[in-house]
Amino acid sequence: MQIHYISQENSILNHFLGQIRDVNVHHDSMRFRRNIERIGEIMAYEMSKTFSYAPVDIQTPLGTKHTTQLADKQILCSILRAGLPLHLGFLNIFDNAENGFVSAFRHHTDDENHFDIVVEYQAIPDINGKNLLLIDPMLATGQSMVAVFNRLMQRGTPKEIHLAVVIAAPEGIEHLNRHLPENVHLWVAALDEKLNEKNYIVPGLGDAGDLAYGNKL
Ligand SMILES: O=P(O)(O)OC[C@H]1O[C@H](OP(=O)(O)OP(=O)(O)O)[C@H](O)[C@@H]1O
Ligand SMILES: O=c1cc[nH]c(=O)[nH]1
Ligand SMILES: [Mg+2]
Repeated sequence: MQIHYISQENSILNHFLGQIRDVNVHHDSMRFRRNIERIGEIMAYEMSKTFSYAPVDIQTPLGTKHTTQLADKQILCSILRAGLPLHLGFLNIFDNAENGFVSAFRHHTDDENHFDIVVEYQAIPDINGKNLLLIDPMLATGQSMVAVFNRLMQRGTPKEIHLAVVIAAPEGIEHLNRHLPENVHLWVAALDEKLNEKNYIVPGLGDAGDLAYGNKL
């Protein structure tokens, strides 16, 4: 797996990352969602630098400009719920992309610290030969990402596979390194310290799905 860290230098990205973590700011759910969306826009721009472009002549009112345009077809696929605002940010940039949605949630069994990942709802277009962007803001244990990845791979063979996460724990990256192929790209906006005993990212931000859309039962 090839890992791309995108917040190593000072930029407005760090400002947005600070706000989604900040207990004095992040309970404003509209601001939380919009900040995740803005981070998605920045990540999409960074990712776009690695895609393929084809020459094109653009007719202006005054002449012709020889330039390039995006040649690859993108599929944006996000993991519900927390993936939705990040998905929207990517879609603001790759506005011609096709879109897929998959649900994954932690199903706690007897012990509240142990869980299985349940993948249920899936609405996915044909992924063959296209760039698949798998989008989820939080990479904690990495189990949701691997479960959804395996489900998607049953549907075809993309040209390139890019995973986009906002905050990653080292344990999650390790899990992906063990279970995903070499040619997968992982894009990370912030690498955090560790997981706590409930498998939440520390310092992280808390529960991204709840901050974006409210508590669930
Ligand atoms: O790396 P993992 O240990 O699998 O955890 C990460 C998952 O947890 C979050 O979703 P969550 O299960 O909280 O669902 P939600 O988006 O509905 O809140 C997050 O959006 C990931 O999908
Ligand atoms: O820290 C975490 C881990 C999983 N899901 C979240 O929303 N946050
Ligand atoms: Mg959640």
